[in-house]
Amino acid sequence: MASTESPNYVQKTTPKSGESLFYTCSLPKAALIFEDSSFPAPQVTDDWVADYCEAYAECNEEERELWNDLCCSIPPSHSLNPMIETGCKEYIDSHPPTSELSPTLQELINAVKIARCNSFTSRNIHPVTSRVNHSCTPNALYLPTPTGCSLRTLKPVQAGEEITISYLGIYLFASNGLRNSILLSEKFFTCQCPRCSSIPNENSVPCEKCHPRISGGLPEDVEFEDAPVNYTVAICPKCNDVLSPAATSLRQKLEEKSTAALRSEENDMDVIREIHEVCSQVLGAKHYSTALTGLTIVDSMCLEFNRVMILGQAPEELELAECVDTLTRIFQFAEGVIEGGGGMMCYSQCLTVARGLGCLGDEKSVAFGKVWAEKAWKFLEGFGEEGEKKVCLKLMEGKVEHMELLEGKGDRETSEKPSKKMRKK
Ligand SMILES: C[S@@+](CC[C@H](N)C(=O)[O-])C[C@H]1O[C@@H](n2cnc3c(N)ncnc32)[C@H](O)[C@@H]1O
Repeated sequence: MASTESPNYVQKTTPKSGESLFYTCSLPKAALIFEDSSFPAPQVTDDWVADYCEAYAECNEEERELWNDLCCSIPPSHSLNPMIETGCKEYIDSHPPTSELSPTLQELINAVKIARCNSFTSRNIHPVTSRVNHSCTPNALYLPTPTGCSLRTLKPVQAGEEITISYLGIYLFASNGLRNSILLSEKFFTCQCPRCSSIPNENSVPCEKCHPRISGGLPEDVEFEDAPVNYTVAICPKCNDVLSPAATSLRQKLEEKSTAALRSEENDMDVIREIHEVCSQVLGAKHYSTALTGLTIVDSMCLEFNRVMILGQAPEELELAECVDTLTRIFQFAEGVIEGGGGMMCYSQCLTVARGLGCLGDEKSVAFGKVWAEKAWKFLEGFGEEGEKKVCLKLMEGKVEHMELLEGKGDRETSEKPSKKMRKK
């Protein structure tokens, strides 16, 4: 049963999800569960098969044993397999064996398949963390460190609970359908967690009958969530109206379009802005398509604000106001999906907005900036890097000094567009 033990976790085999880690004691929020090492990190290039071959070839015997012991859930019929085999053959052809330690073709194929199922940020493999299963309501957070990674609790946990993290990056906030299509295509399993078997609300839309559209769109107060709204995917809980086939088809098309735009490498901001506008008019602010397209827009605005602030200037006031508006809705959406999710999803954007408002310099903006810093602090207090925390604390005191602020700029997880994040756990 247990093969690895420490004060905080124990490894057990479970019928539904194989090897799994469980808490052995109760822990408060943000407690360190364990620190883990990394196997040599492969280079991060598009040629990931060759990268993993290189990383495996560089491992010592003990590391290879740990690597080979990890699970491989790619089904034999999966379309990735021929590609992995070809890549490994190419690697062997360009790196002919030089000693007994040189890996064989079969060894490399196996190692790359395992890596595909177990790799973390920067494509590292961590021997203990690779035993942690995914949940769409995770209770732990994976944090990369210079030598490996650490796991911390996202909320208070009890002894006997399973340790779970999210493999989904920003798509943790997507619908049941999208989350599972990503997990299936990229991690080769269908999630068995409680959120996946409950009725989702993040892809629900305002009921057509309770909230009639005005010439195709929602009234502004519904679009922007000021009014109380009844949500439905199929049947409205209040008026029992059934979502019409036309509305269902429109919802699906918009979801598909927004997902394609978000996951496209091109990251065309004009297209994303257009889709975001339609999503917010038709699906409302509580739909994940509206929230994720909104986050991409906010991200690109924050990037620009940071550029301006590096030069010691304040961001353009109107643009900052637009960014604050969108970020407010995104934060509310994320909190509605997962408790504490606002900070997880967009703490670095909250920090940029706080800094931008502070830079405007007038009393009202500085005070508003403090409020945004406090939002970021709720997450950073437990999980932030020292530099980020220092900056955040200063902003909470209303202090804004351009150069000092730059020291702690740490756009970790959420500064990337969602498509890139998905390659991480
Ligand atoms: C990184 S490994 C986690 C440890 C793994 N259970 C093991 O036996 O070593 C990822 C694999 O665990 C399984 N898994 C993780 N989370 C799961 C979940 N929520 N539901 C079902 N299977 C899951 C899947 O087979 C997945 O490919």
